[in-house]
Amino acid sequence: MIVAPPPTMSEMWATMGSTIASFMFLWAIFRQYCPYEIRRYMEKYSQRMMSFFYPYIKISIHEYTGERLRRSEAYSAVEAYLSVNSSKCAKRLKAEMGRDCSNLILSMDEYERVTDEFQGIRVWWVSSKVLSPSQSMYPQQEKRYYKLTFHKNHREIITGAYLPYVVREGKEIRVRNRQRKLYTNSPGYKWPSYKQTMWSHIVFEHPATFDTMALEPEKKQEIIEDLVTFTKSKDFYSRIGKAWKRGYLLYGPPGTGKSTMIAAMANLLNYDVYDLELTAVKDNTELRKLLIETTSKSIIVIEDIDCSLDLTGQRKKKAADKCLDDEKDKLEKEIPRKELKEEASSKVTLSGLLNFIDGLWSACGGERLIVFTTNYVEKLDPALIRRGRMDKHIQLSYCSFEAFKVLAKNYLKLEAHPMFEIIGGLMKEIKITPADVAENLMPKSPLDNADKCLLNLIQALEETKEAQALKTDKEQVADNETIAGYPIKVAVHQARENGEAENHCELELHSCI
Ligand SMILES: Nc1ncnc2c1ncn2[C@@H]1O[C@H](COP(=O)(O)OP(=O)(O)OP(=O)(O)O)[C@@H](O)[C@H]1O
Ligand SMILES: [Mg+2]
Repeated sequence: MIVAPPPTMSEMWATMGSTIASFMFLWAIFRQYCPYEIRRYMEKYSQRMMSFFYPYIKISIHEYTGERLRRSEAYSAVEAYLSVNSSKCAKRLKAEMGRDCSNLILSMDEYERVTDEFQGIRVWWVSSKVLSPSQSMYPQQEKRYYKLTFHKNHREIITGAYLPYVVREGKEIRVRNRQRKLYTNSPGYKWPSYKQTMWSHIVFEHPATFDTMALEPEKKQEIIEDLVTFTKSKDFYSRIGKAWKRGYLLYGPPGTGKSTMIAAMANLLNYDVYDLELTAVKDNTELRKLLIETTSKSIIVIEDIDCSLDLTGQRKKKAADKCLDDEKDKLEKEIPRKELKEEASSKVTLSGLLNFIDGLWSACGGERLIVFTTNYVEKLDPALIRRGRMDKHIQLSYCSFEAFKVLAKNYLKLEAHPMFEIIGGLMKEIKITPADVAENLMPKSPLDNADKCLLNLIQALEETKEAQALKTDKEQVADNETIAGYPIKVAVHQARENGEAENHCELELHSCI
């Protein structure tokens, strides 16, 4: 009897290949000619059959959900969690600059697969992406996602304990590793479906802290406590039914440390900063989109809110108030540095801004501070700064002796000096901003020592004192008063002649009468 020899390896491969090819051919014909209903029915049941024999469960976590409004927090957390694991075992990695630009953070590259173990259970993570169908105007978008695979016997443990653990750990790793960012809204921006975000950013590296801020110690402590209490009040805010956000209004003359304080706040709380340029925002809809794209643990800043848009009088303005407008124009001319910007392109309204601060959308994200700064608090619409919107009003004022001591310690490493007494005496009489004090304490040449810098400051204070004595202070006492329906302005002029102060009261009738 002739026994057929066993098939060789190459014969086996050829047989398998031709079987698969025939199966694929039949499947293609089936898909082509089989009616859609029958095909759907069969596909549905073949899926069920497969899942009956296939013992694994898959969970996908997509980068963007819904209408791509914001990046999924779960995705970011998984990404951070896997960065630790994948840096040990994945073969293709992505590298990104980490905190303080001192190290590289590695994470798994696309289509890479890593395994993880939790309570003795093995799971697999794959990073992947699909291309969304292209829309006429915009290029195709990549939709990234992570897929977790595990055995169905461990469903309870994985969904109940492992996934929450991954998210918790991932969030902590993100806070540890992340570089804080300073965002700005760039003008001329189109829509998020074209570009992924409406904000551009750089690394936030401002060195200001509350230790270096020249401020009375009690005031400083009060602000720090307020901020720290806010960060720990998540449960409190949800209990009282309020969005977890807080508004700060920083006001005071130029050079008193408003911008510096924002940097100190961000450094204290480890928050990102979103510097919102209102004049570059097209309309209220765009303002809302910008808000949605901000992340939690951040400070949204609108600097010089009185100059950003003409929001000051929108609620009160009436056609008949032309005279008051003229007066306002005159006032604005007196303030050359803070001229109102031309707002032809921005259609953001006061009500849009009010909604931005505490409308329904403002609650998304949570744990955010909104900070306004202004030099002219009295020019703002009261609705904009009422408590609830701007919860804490902080006045930053001229340099006190206590504040000077902080600057002397920072700039000259001095805690006490015989010249301090003279400076303290002068500061009681003279208004000088911390910015001016800081400038005088700055050594101007390598030979300048602490004594020279203090002498510079005393000289500057003396000069200011003389200038203030000579100057005629024009102090506006009341505005928008009327006589018989006509607007007038009451002013007191204080003149110093031969060291004697004299007060003159003056009524000004408007030119349009
Ligand atoms: N309170 C302060 N503590 C420490 N430094 C200060 C303080 N105020 C001002 N300075 C110094 O003065 C400079 C200007 O301050 P800053 O920009 O914070 O003032 P501002 O109040 O924001 O002024 P503006 O109203 O013109 O925007 C800062 O670089 C900082 O060095
Ligand atoms: Mg400023």
